[in-house]
Amino acid sequence: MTFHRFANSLGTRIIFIGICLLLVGNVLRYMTLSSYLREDISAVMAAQQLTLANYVAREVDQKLLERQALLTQAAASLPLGLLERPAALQSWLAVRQQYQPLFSHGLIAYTPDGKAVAGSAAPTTKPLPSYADADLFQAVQSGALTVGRPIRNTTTQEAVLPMAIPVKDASGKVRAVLMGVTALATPGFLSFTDQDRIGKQGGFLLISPRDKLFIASTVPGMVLKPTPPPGVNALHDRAMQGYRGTGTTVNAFGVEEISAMASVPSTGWFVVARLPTTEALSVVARTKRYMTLHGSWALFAFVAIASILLYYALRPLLQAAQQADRMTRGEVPLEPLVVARQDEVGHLTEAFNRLLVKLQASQSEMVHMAHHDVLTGLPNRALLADRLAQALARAHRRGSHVAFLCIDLDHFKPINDQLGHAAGDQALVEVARRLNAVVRESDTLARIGGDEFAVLLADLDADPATAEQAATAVAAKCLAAIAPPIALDAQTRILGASIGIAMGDSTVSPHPLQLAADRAMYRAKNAGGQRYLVATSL
Ligand SMILES: Nc1nc2c(ncn2[C@@H]2O[C@H](COP(=O)(O)OP(=O)(O)OP(=O)(O)O)[C@@H](O)[C@H]2O)c(=O)[nH]1
Repeated sequence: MTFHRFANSLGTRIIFIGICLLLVGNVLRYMTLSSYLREDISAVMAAQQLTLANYVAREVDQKLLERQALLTQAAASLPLGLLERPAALQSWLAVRQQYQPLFSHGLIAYTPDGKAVAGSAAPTTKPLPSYADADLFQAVQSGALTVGRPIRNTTTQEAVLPMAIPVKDASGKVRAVLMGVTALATPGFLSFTDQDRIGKQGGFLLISPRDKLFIASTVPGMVLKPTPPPGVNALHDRAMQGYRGTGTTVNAFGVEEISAMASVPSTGWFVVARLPTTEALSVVARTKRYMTLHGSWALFAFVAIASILLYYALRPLLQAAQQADRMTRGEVPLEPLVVARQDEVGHLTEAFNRLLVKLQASQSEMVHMAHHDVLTGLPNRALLADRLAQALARAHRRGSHVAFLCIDLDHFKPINDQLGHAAGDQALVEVARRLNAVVRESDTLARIGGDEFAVLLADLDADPATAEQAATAVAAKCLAAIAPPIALDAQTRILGASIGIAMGDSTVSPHPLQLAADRAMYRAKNAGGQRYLVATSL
């Protein structure tokens, strides 16, 4: 099969249309499903992030609240007299710290103006580390427990969180400030480790909007780093202004993340749970890869199955087309095609077969018309010539004789002229019928002109005299057959005939034989008609 035929084949087109439909379907399904999946899974992951953020925020709040409670309780029970006795105060503080060691850097008592008096962890002889910060002391002066800004211990560089509460006397005057300091990295306090990661690259942030500080992070380098200035990250800016919920943003490293923000009520801080979108939506990517692979296999399977099915479905059509091709090239005879199945191809093949029958019928009709006279149905001049050639060939082989009788009607023209052509035709048909009754089946009676007939007598005796006798006998019969009146509608007419007989043997050719018979016929006509004459020479 050439490429051109392959490209134009019905099977190729059907498969091509199928591939296009499958591809369009797959692409649409891929796009729709991807979009829905991305939307849905983003929502699910955002909700999950928010749950995590809320959980962690509650935990952070819990830890802060228990320290605040401890500090409040210590301030309330601190004997004011101890403020004048640092050693005793230190012991008192140490006992509290010993029983409830929530403040890893200890409890420290300050004068209202920020001068350290005694601390639970440090001996009174050594200078106490100062966590006093003007803002914190100013806030405490107003009389409330205040969580300070996380700072670094000047000696150890550890990140610590101070919280302070005023110690008041009965009149409500602030007599001292009691401060509890906890290292952020204290196990179980405000630090996130690798184990707190969300997935592989996600994690948590603890942010103080008041201090514009990252207090804790799963990325260690971010602890106590300032938050980005406004305008850098829109979602971060919203969170700093109080937005709590979920959103998608691009972080400082250019990575798109799904983030969720939850408040720590006791401090105004908030927790951020974040997860890179690529990781959160990895199931979408996996589904897309699966759909692509699945779609490719489906396409491959379709082409394979469709090719096989189409081959079997169209095979009868192909075979019928090939058979018809061979018929038109004349390689095989015209014969009906095999009807394999009663489907569309079967219907087409049956219609083709019916067409073939009609073609054969009209072909044989044309062949008949080419060899017969339309009016009388007798063989015409062409068929007579063919039969004459065959008869002479047989005469040549067998040594037999042939007789050619040329019969021309006498006085036929007046019938036409007086009674019309239809009557003439009627007379000619009647003459043909009568002559036909006279000659044998093996002989040939032909109409070779208007009112001219011929009789070919083949396979006559080898003896010339016997053969001629047979020919003259037939001629006499013909005259006798034509002679009776012919009824033509209203009238009857009598016709005669002039017959010229030419005898041939193995040596004679068709043309001279016919000419001789013709000449003999004219001689008979000139002699008055209604007779036969035998040609003497060829
Ligand atoms: N009706 C009819 N007439 C035909 C047909 N073919 C030829 N003729 C007519 O037959 C006549 C033949 O002419 P002729 O042979 O001279 O007529 P004829 O009267 O027989 O003359 P002779 O042969 O001399 O006796 C002409 O008038 C033709 O027109 C035909 O098929 N039908």
